[in-house]
Amino acid sequence: MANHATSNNKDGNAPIAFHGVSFSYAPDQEMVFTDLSLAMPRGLTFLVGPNGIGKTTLMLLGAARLFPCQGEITLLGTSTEDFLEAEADPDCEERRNQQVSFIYQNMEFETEGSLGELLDAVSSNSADPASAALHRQEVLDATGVEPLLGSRMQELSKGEMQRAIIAMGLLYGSPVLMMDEPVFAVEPERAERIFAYLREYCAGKGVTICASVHDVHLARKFAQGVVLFHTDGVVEAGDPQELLSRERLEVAFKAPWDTLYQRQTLYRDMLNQASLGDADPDDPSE
Ligand SMILES: Nc1ncnc2c1ncn2[C@@H]1O[C@H](COP(=O)(O)OP(=O)(O)OP(=O)(O)O)[C@@H](O)[C@H]1O
Repeated sequence: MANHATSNNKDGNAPIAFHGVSFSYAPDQEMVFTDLSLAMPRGLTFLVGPNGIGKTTLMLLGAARLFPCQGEITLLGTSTEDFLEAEADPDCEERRNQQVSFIYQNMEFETEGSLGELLDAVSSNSADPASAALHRQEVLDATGVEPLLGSRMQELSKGEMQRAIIAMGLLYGSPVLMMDEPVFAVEPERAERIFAYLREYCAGKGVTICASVHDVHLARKFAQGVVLFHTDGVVEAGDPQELLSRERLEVAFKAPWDTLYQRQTLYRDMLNQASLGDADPDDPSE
């Protein structure tokens, strides 16, 4: 798939910038991006686009979990090449994580400890422990995990787990945070509360959060910036009001408006099925 960014993607001070980036997962595989140049907007940015178009890959590249085959990515002004050794070198990994955290769609924890203990450990390893202590209560309130602090991670439902992981990410306190479908199993009112807080958190702390979502309603309500992926390979970054207009979304998805909403619901159900098997998709008491 050849992706070519459009001209509104330039910002010399962008928190993350892609400069002529090409990437494929293996030499014999199709390119996910070809010569992509893009400036990630500041604040809470939603990545919106069809399935399999490259949203996760873009976040993994920006978070120095993957590296370009060609071109360069700058993260807070520094090339992600500085973190090439992160997988092999724990110091390098920690330096990278203190710059950028990544919340995966499915994360597993082997610890026998409680969520409360885990959050304490995350806060004390934080890039900024004083700030983590200051924000702890509001993070617990926004994510609604306070009643779960005594639970072991294995005991949490998928929706509870997603809320717990968001709390961890916020308490760890990296200046850039990538979230891959962070609320697909979370009940809608709680998901809105979380995004309202993430928006405030970004504005208050000057943090950049990128989240891939299939829920255009959430993006329209909370996004401060948008990266819109078109079916034909164009990737454009910019203002939510412009990029999330009905007309622009219909062009990007090559689909009429009504079917976009049906697709979102189907995709959310599919993610839940894939991650839960037969388990309850979320705690109904949320
Ligand atoms: N680990 C991998 N190895 C090989 N190909 C991959 C890998 N991960 C993703 N891909 C391919 O890269 C392309 C982009 O995938 P990506 O997961 O980034 O899309 P996405 O927009 O996040 O999709 P979705 O909305 O379904 O989560 C797809 O063609 C996918 O099949």
